[in-house]
Amino acid sequence: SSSGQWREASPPWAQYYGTKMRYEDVAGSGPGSSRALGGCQALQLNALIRHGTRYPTRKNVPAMKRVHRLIRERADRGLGLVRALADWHMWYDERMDGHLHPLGVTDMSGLAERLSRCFPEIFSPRRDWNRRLKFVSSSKHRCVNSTRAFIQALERLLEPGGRAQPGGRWEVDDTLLRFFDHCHRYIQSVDRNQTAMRQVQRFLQGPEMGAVIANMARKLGIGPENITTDMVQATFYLCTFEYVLKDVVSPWCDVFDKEDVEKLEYWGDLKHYWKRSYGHKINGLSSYNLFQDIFQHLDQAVEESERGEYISHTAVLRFGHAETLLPILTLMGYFKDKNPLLADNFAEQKNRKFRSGRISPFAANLIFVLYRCEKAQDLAEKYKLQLLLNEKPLPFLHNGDSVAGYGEVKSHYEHALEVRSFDNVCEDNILFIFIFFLLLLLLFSIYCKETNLVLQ
Ligand SMILES: O=P(O)(O)O[C@H]1[C@H](OP(=O)(O)O)[C@@H](OP(=O)(O)O)[C@H](O)[C@@H](O)[C@H]1OP(=O)(O)O
Repeated sequence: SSSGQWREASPPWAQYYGTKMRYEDVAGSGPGSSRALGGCQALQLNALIRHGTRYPTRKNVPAMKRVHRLIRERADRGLGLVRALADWHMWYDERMDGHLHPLGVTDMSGLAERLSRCFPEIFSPRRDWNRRLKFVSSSKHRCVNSTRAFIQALERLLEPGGRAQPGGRWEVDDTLLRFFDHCHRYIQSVDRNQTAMRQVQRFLQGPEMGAVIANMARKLGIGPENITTDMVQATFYLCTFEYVLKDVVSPWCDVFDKEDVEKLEYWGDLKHYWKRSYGHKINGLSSYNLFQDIFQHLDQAVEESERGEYISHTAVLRFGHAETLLPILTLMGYFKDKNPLLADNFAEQKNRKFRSGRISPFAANLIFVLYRCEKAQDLAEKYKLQLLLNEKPLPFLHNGDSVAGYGEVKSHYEHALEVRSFDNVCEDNILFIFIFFLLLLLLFSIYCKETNLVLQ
């Protein structure tokens, strides 16, 4: 609802809106971060948070306007649905450009409130919370504004008198939170490689999308040859955003039946699978820098705790995108299906693990909670890690529990934590070879100079 309170019922298609799903439709009514460990003290909250609810991106609005114009041109057909859509007021504008919506501010405030209530030791003593909490954001306005909203919520919660340094402090770091823009090998082999998304393109030309277009054409009284997949996507985004931003089940949703929206959800999952997840190995590997940053901060807290020192950062809160979160979960091995998502196996993938909307709705969050347990018998048991996804326990893959010994988790992810194994992950081989030969030439010239050799 517009107050951002947890919604009771949601419209029939709400579970198919993919990464444009509202947080509460995934996290359930009133998620409450669940602590796992009584008798242990939370030392650090180490989080990766997707920005809150946003407007459509600049890329989506023109197609929305095109499909609305096409329908208005046929409004005289008098068909009930066509008339309702023609009379609907187009209020979306390119200038919205994916900016954070006021509901996204509510998403961030709610998350800040629930986390500070569930982990009071992390956010107190209140006197210096804004020094002990580290905030890092992607440079995108929706992430910066999500960071601001989260900090302002903490100011209201922790400094009711408004005594904290207004606005808090945060840093922008795109090499961490938009690593895909800085990983040369990813850019070359996926982002700029048309063939990398060929399964998506095949799906759009396949029987499932053909059936969606035929049904849409029948309902709108438009020849299927006049309906492009961009228009189908735009119509589905209109249905989605009218619900997500205005809590309205608009006539745009009547264009589709359940079978249609299941296929449209699969289309979105195919895109994320091949662009951000298991489709290409580099998708997960490209997030290694961020994964190592998470564990460097956890290591620092353990070392400071062992030395009896003050924990420098009791919380590290990073604000990124769905395309920041999905690769990290891929690198960790989560939501991997037995068979890849392909253009021609929609039917067998109906119960797939990889449903991007249930993993990364707006305001999605992956949180590593580090605990110190005094009663532990040995060091291996003294520090424990709990994993939360969207405030619900996410079992570790190596033991099936949502809590594990810190050292045990590190050794399970040793392959992803050893810096050396990731050197040049993102550098292109060509670049590497070029640098190698430059160095060789330099060494050879030094050798020649040292031995007074004159190159003939
Ligand atoms: O299809 P759109 O333009 O909405 O795709 C967006 C991404 O939105 P998503 O598909 O993840 O819902 C957007 O991710 P977000 O987490 O920032 O919302 C991404 O930043 C934007 O570039 C578009 O992704 P694409 O891969 O360029 O389609």
